[in-house]
Order: sequence, then C-alpha cells, then structure tokens
Amino acid sequence: MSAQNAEKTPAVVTVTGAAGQIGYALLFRIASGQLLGPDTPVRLRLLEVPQAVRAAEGTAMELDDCAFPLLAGIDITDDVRAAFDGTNVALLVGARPRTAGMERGDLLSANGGIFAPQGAAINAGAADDVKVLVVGNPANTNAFIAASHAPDVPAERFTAMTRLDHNRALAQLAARTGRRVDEIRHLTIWGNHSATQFPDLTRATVAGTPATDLVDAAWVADTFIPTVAKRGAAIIEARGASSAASAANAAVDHVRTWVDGTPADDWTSAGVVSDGSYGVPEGLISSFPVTSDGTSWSIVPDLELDADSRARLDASVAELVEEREAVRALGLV
Ligand SMILES: NC(=O)C1=CN([C@@H]2O[C@H](COP(=O)(O)OP(=O)(O)OC[C@H]3O[C@@H](n4cnc5c(N)ncnc54)[C@H](O)[C@@H]3O)[C@@H](O)[C@H]2O)C=CC1
Ligand SMILES: O=C([O-])CC(=O)C(=O)O
Repeated sequence: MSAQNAEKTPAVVTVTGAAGQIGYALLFRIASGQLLGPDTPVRLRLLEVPQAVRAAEGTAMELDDCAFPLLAGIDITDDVRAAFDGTNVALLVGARPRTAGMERGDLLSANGGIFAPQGAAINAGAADDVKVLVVGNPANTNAFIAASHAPDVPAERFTAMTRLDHNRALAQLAARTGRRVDEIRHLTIWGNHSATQFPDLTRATVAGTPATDLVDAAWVADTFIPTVAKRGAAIIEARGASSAASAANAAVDHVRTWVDGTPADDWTSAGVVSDGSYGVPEGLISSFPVTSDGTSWSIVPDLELDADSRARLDASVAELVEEREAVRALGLV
C-alpha cells in the first residue's frame, strides 16, 4: 500500500458464499482494487457456512500470497452478525441452489433462512453508507427478503444483480452488428433475473445508429431476447457449472458503476426497489434502466414502452409479484 493509501480507513467488503465458485473469481478482483478503485484499501470479510470455512481459509491463504497492496486484512467467519459489522459493501453471493425435486416454495424457504438473518445483521451492524448487491438466486426476491428485514436501512441500498444479463445483451448485439461493446448505449434489462426478463434494445444505439435500424425484428424476438434470457442455462449446459467468472465480473461492474457513477451519455441495468415507475408495483426489486450519481441509483424516467415491450415487462413483473406473494405466504417477510 502506498504511504498515502495506508493512512485511509479501509472499506469493509463482506462476501457471502466466499468459498463458492463466484467467490473464487470475485475475491481476487476486489483485493486488487477493481471493485472500489486504486485508492481505496479494502478489508475483506468472508462469510461461509461452518463446513466451508476451511475452504475459505484456503482462499484467504492465496489472497495473502498475491501480496495485494490494497488488501488491509481478511476476516473469515460463520457468524452472520460478525460478518456485517461495519460493512460498507455487502456482496450476498451464497444462496441455496435448486436441487432435483425441489419445489419453488422449498427454494424460497431455504433462501429466506439465509437472506432474512443477513438483512437483520446488515440492519444491526453495517456502516451507515452500506451498499448491498444480491447475486445469489433468486436474486431479486432474495434482495426483497433481505431489505424487508432491514427496516433502518434505506431500501434503495438493496440491489439485485442484472448486470450480467446487461453485459450478455451488449455482447450479443455487438457480435450481431460487428461493432464494439463500448459503441453501444442505452440497452436495458427489465424485470426479474430469470428467463422472464426483458432484454430491451428498442432505445439502444450502436455507434450512434438506432439498433432497430441495424437488426431485424425477427432476430430480436427469436434470437436476441431468448439468448440473453436463457444464457445462464446455456452456460450450465456447456460448462457443467453455472456462470462464475462472468458473474463475478458483473458484480464488480455493478459496484464500480454505483460508486463511480454512470457516464453522462448512458445508463445501465440493475435490480432496484421500484417507486412505482413503469407500473412496477412499489417495493418490488425489479431491473430497470438506471443511472448512478456515485451514491445512489435513479430509475431513468419517462421512457415510452411500446405494446410488445409493455407485455414483456408485465410478464416478468407478474413473476416477481408471484415470488413476493410466495415469500409472504411462507412468513419470510
Ligand atoms: N444474479 C446473477 O446474475 C447470477 C447469480 N448466480 C447465483 O449466485 C449464487 C452463487 O453461485 P456459485 O458461487 O456458483 O455457487 P456455489 O455453490 O459454488 O457457492 C455458493 C457458496 O455459498 C455458500 N453458502 C450457502 N449458504 C450460505 C450462508 N447462509 N452463508 C454464507 N455462505 C453460504 C456455500 O457454502 C457455497 O460455498 C447461486 O445462487 C447462483 O445461482 C450465479 C450466476 C449469475
Ligand atoms: O442460472 C443460474 O443458476 C446462474 C445465473 O443466474 C445466470 O447465469 O444468470
């Protein structure tokens, strides 16, 4: 650490599920400064279940062995309260995956048992400026559960990750148009991080030209939207394991955009609490086009949705409502 950085108080970054696949791809990038920038020392707090603490210790040994100048320390715990004490950035990655024969109610119940206590622990002990990103699936509803158990933390601080879907959409559109991803602006992922999501290019431009002038409607409906929405399943099918490095990359992008702000001529996508915009019921955590001023997200206002877009967004929101009703019926919120 430079003498100047050494005088700064490190940011506490808590990662749950730290010994998992995404954790292994994520921790090294956080410790190298890619999450919070080259001037912010970080103290990592790793939360795992007791049986995975040893594996997290192994990852911590490797983090030590990288001799990252910005890494001010690593704490490893299986105690949820200790994990979020003083946390500035909470990355909630660990979740209960769906296993064969598991009903959705069982999945939501198991995740409620994880995200309700984590929300309560964030409420009890996190720093006043805490920023929360939920990656573990079902990400939107897990974020909703956690936020519901943190009444003293503004709900706006709880976000769910749809940046991976956004990045997937950028990559698909760039490949189709033969342009670079950084020439694309104003793509949006709407709704749930699930196969019902709506990847929307109706407002996107590619090197200044409307995307809808460059690709035909059949490609959008039959290839672009399903490819992006089902990419997670395609990766699992090909790799034999779910997206990990790309998910970790998207988590880094999400937090980095949150703290650095969006460029003036673009927006990104994130699952944020609805204020009722675009007819999404208030309080649901849904993906929207968002900008950040470096502190908080704002939903991009006043976009016109055509009938097809409206129907696609409504279908995904209906799924979010169903998930909310299910967690309410289970007494999880
Ligand atoms: N939002 C998104 O775009 C994406 C979300 N995901 C989701 O991210 C989650 C993690 O994925 P992977 O790292 O591949 O899974 P993984 O199974 O490799 O790791 C999960 C880790 O979480 C830990 N864990 C379970 N319960 C915990 C608890 N209560 N507290 C702390 N740790 C706990 C497990 O011990 C395990 O080490 C999954 O739910 C996956 O579906 C994955 C890719 C993209
Ligand atoms: O489907 C999964 O389990 C992983 C996931 O969320 C994704 O890759 O988008």
